[in-house]
Amino acid sequence: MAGGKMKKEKPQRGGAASSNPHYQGGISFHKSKGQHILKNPLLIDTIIQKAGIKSTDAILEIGPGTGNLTKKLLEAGKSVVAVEIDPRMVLELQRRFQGSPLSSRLKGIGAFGITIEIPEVDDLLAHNNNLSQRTEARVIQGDVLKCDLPYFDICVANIPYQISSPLTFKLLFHRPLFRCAVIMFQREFAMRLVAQPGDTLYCRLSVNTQLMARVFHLLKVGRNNFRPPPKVDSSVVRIEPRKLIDSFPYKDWGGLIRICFNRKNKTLGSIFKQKSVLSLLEKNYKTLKALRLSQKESSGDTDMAVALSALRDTGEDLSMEIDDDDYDDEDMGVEEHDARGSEFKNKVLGVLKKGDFEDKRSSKLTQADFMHLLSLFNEAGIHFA
Ligand SMILES: C[S@@+](CC[C@H](N)C(=O)[O-])C[C@H]1O[C@@H](n2cnc3c(N)ncnc32)[C@H](O)[C@@H]1O
Repeated sequence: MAGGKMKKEKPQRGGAASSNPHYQGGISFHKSKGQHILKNPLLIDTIIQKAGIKSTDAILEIGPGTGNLTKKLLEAGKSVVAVEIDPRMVLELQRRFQGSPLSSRLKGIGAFGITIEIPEVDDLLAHNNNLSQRTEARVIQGDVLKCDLPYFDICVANIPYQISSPLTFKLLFHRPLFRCAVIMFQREFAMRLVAQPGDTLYCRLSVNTQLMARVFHLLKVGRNNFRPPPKVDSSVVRIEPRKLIDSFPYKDWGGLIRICFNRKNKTLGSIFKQKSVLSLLEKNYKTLKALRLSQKESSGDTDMAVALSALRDTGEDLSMEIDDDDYDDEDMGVEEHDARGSEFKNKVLGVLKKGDFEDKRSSKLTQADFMHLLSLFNEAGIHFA
């Protein structure tokens, strides 16, 4: 979770420190790492209850911080693997759980099992490079975006907001499939994840995430539940990943959705008349045609990870999507395709016409609409990747 503005301050002692929202137990919280600690025990209980954790569950927690959520996760599940980037927090977790009534269970994997392993400083690099081999580690010190995730049934986390998008897609690509992830996000990001056609926040992130998962908004969380309070509100979301379908053209889908949401409130007719779009599609079209002619047509995406990478790059959704109301066609760089390309342009517009998509806008289209549109383009030999 991120978004709160904090001034850099030196640690204080005594009463002053205990009332300072940027410190707790001698630890200063760093904005750069999105350190906003959950301080409301009732909220933590609600998250645990809504997560539907089973006593047999292996739980993944991302960013345990000082362990407020970790403690409840340990009580609810079979085991917890936590990934924490800040060595000070890892030490704090060790201190907290070794000194607690759970201490006898800290070294074993049991109902409350947690093993905290703190690598030697000069061993850190090797540790981070070999996380998958260090299966005994239960608190992994490292960047969750860079490490191999262990097996887990459920992920429950109050994350740093700045990694929301890459983390969401890392989880969606994670295999074997897990049951669900229950994650605290910045409210706006959460609303984008669950947005439906016609909602203001409906965007590429919504469409791509919902292709790969069922997503539910669980809980609104006010900023005063955190220490220090961030500048934005939060929401807890439940993500249930779907099985990937081998035959689905994920790469093509990613390309189509990227183009459609470049200006989501413009008509598709207007978007697909853009010179840059037509040039890209024509290039793909000619390349594929040449490949077919030389009988070297690819038999499809054998590497699903490569195919899915077209969906992954949605990190800019919060900042880069353009509100069309402020733009006219000149701003969009709409230019008539030159004469050589007019035949291809007619082909593209013919596809839109066939599906009655010319006057439709991406902001109102459902997953099924996009799938229909993609199949019409593909039937015409037009591909997006
Ligand atoms: C919002 S705090 C949550 C702390 C705790 N889970 C809680 O709810 O009280 C986010 C935590 O994620 C850690 N963190 C930040 N970036 C990280 C990353 N890339 N990988 C792993 N942990 C990270 C921070 O150090 C911090 O402890």
